[in-house]
Amino acid sequence: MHDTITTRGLAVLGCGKMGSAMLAGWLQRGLAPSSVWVTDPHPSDWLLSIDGLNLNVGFPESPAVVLVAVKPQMMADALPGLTALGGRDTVFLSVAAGVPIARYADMLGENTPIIRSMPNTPAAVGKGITALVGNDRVNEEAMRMAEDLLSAVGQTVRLEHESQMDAVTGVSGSGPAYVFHMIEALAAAGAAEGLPTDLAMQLAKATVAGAGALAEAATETPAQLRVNVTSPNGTTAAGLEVLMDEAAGLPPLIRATVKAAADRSRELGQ
Ligand SMILES: NC(=O)C1=CN([C@@H]2O[C@H](COP(=O)(O)OP(=O)(O)OC[C@H]3O[C@@H](n4cnc5c(N)ncnc54)[C@H](OP(=O)(O)O)[C@@H]3O)[C@@H](O)[C@H]2O)C=CC1
Ligand SMILES: O=C(O)[C@@H]1CCC=N1
Repeated sequence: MHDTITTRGLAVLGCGKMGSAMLAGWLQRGLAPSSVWVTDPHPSDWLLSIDGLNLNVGFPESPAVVLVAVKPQMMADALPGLTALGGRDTVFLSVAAGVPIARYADMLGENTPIIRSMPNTPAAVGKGITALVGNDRVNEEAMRMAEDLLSAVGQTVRLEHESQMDAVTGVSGSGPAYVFHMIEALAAAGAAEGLPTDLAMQLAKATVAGAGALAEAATETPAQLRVNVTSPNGTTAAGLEVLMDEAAGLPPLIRATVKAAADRSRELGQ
């Protein structure tokens, strides 16, 4: 973990599902709870159980980073309390879907270093991916500090343009939910074919986890890995004929799914 974060502290505004997923990852990677200040109106039992965490006692005078992890709709209520930290070298790191950097700058002052990012909940097990983009007040050192922090809970990618963030949100921010639903659907289909529910769920989870791990580790493309499973005239070919149907299969469905999520991100930014 970056030294500046340990010495100056990490402030977390809003610690629900996403904030907790990231915090869980950081604590697992050795960040001391005493370096973290969390403000949340209804802390979970998990937060309350963390020894040494600075919970609902305000923020330090000059934290290295303020992680903003409240819902976009709560931003106008939550942020004004932090204006005293704006315009200095404290980096505001937002994970909120849709909320543009300009909106933070309006509330915190134009001189505030602001990074807009989009993580995902696999951060809780160190397998997240976070895309990030900063305003011109974020110097290379500040960007590296944020990347250092975020890379403790998974991969990081820098975006060239803030406008790419809506599509990123539709793919990797919301993406884990699509994959969890795939697990649910695969398990339900297995049960419909006669398997006990628990066994079907075990098979579905292990298959998605194993395929994901293989896709990441292999030198072959996902398309080639798919071909490797597909014996001529075999069972996979029969299944894929349904799944890959160009009119009613997965490609148009996923295209519409990602578009709906990205459109919602754009809407939240209005
Ligand atoms: N969940 C996900 O997978 C991802 C979420 N995000 C983004 O993360 C942000 C949080 O989402 P998520 O964690 O799912 O939502 P949650 O509702 O789980 O978390 C938000 C937390 O903020 C708290 N809160 C509300 N008002 C304030 C306030 N004024 N000051 C401090 N804390 C406050 C809420 O408390 P209470 O519940 O009591 O109101 C809640 O605990 C959103 O902006 C979302 O776009 C980004 C990527 C992925
Ligand atoms: O559903 C949402 O709005 C948030 C952003 C990405 C994932 N969850």
